Amino acid sequence: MTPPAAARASDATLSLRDRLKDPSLLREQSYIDGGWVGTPEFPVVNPATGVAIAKVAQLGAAEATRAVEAASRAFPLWARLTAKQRSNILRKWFELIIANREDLALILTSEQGKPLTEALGEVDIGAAYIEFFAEEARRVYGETIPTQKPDARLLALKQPIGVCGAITPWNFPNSMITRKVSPALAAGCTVVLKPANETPLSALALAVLAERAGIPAGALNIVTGDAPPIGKVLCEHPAVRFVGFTGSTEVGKILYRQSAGTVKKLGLELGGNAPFVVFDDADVDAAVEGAIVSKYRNMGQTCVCANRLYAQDGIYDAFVEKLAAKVSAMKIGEGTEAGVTQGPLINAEAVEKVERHIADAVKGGAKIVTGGKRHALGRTFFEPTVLRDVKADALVAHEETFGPLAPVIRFKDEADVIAMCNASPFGLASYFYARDLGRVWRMAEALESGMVGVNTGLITTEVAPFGGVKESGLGREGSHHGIEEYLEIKYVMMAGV
Ligand SMILES: NC(=O)C1=CN([C@@H]2O[C@H](COP(=O)(O)OP(=O)(O)OC[C@H]3O[C@@H](n4cnc5c(N)ncnc54)[C@H](OP(=O)(O)O)[C@@H]3O)[C@@H](O)[C@H]2O)C=CC1
Ligand SMILES: O=C(O)CCCC(=O)O
Repeated sequence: MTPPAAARASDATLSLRDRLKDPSLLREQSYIDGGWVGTPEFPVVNPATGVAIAKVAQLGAAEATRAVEAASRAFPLWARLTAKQRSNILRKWFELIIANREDLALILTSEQGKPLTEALGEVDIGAAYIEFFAEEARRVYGETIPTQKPDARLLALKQPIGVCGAITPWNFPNSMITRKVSPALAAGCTVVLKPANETPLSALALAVLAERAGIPAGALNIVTGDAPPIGKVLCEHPAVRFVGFTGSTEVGKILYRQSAGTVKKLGLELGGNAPFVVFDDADVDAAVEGAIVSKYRNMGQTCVCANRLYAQDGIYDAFVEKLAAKVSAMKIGEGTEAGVTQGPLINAEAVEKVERHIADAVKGGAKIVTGGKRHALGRTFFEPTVLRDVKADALVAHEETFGPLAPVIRFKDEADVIAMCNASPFGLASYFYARDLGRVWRMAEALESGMVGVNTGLITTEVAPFGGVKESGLGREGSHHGIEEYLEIKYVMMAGV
């Protein structure tokens, strides 16, 4: 018998469940070979409240191997479907996600902390990847190649690469999954996914909807648990032909090394250190708006967040003043509360890193214009911060903060700022605000990054290629390039024609 609502509400696990329109989206077991497996034991904690909202299974190498075997069995069956059949199933998955977007956003905010409006936005773009790749499934064209011999015909076929591993981070628990899984499935590949330990519930909810959409057993498997052994299986198992990862450069390098033995293809979307440049000729108000979006979205916890801001002499003071005015007016609190734009950081280490960067900059002469300390709400809430007079050699200019800290550095001319922007082993995103057309071209071409935002602080969309250069990664996600990662080219020569 179902207990009365009051009794259920006293249980933290059930309180999230009770708030969902479809409580069956909250799953605590892993999803392998079309079955829900494992004993829920590892707590998933709401970073805003410190309360455990669910438990998930803590699986390891044995279960990851089982999942790879299931994906291997499913691969020939899934790959053999017509592109239209796969496309229709993906389309159904997209529709189910949109129909359940509010529940998915609530689950996301509850495990990750971002404001509900941002969570809704993430669910929408997460779904948009699936919609886009459902369409791309039908546009995987091969080539006919003009022959070099009269009696031969040459072709290039495109075929799915095989079983794919995917390892995803906590900062985008929904869209980083769909951005990997949907091009893989569209191409005809099958997938074993390990979501981040902090945020496994969004992944499991997506699996519920994938199952309802008709994605067959074994085509999509979700293994929650101990990252190193699961990652090792995904990198070393010979049946896995591709591993897609979003996360820290440190872990990306481990996966790269582990994959050498089986010469796997990798897609790595790693750390960044995005410069955000405002020139004297920029629209300063627009630059402030762009900086707010780029720096403070997800409390500064995106890999494309502006990390170091460079403002030219002539507009420096105006830019800092206007930015600080907006930042000091931000509403901080639990992501489900109306009007909140800044939730908690993901964990205590994240707060400590922000504090370390502030202390180092201040030691070097920087001044705190707004924020600068833990928020009165406690836990991992941190005041969104603006620093001025930051030196170009401060720690924060060289390390990704992954928190709500905007250090503003002064610069004199274009050549100086290009040199500072490119003095980094990372190269994911860059942003600049300028009106001079010649400067716009020169900057866009000179910046060493995979993506450049010109007069905008928001560049992510399913139709464009997302990815980095240098130590920010390998490969591209999204756009028609995104599906190519999951395809092999097979050259066929037909002789004696
Ligand atoms: N590019 C980006 O978008 C992201 C960048 N980062 C950067 O990384 C820093 C640290 O964040 P963190 O969460 O620790 O990032 P990690 O790189 O540690 O985690 C990302 C994913 O990798 C998994 N993982 C961790 N270790 C291994 C391993 N040895 N083998 C296989 N998988 C592994 C994690 O699992 P589990 O959760 O179970 O540990 C998670 O699923 C952040 O402060 C930020 O600077 C972080 C997240 C995203
Ligand atoms: O932080 C990431 O790894 C992805 C960013 C996605 C976005 O910009 O919405």
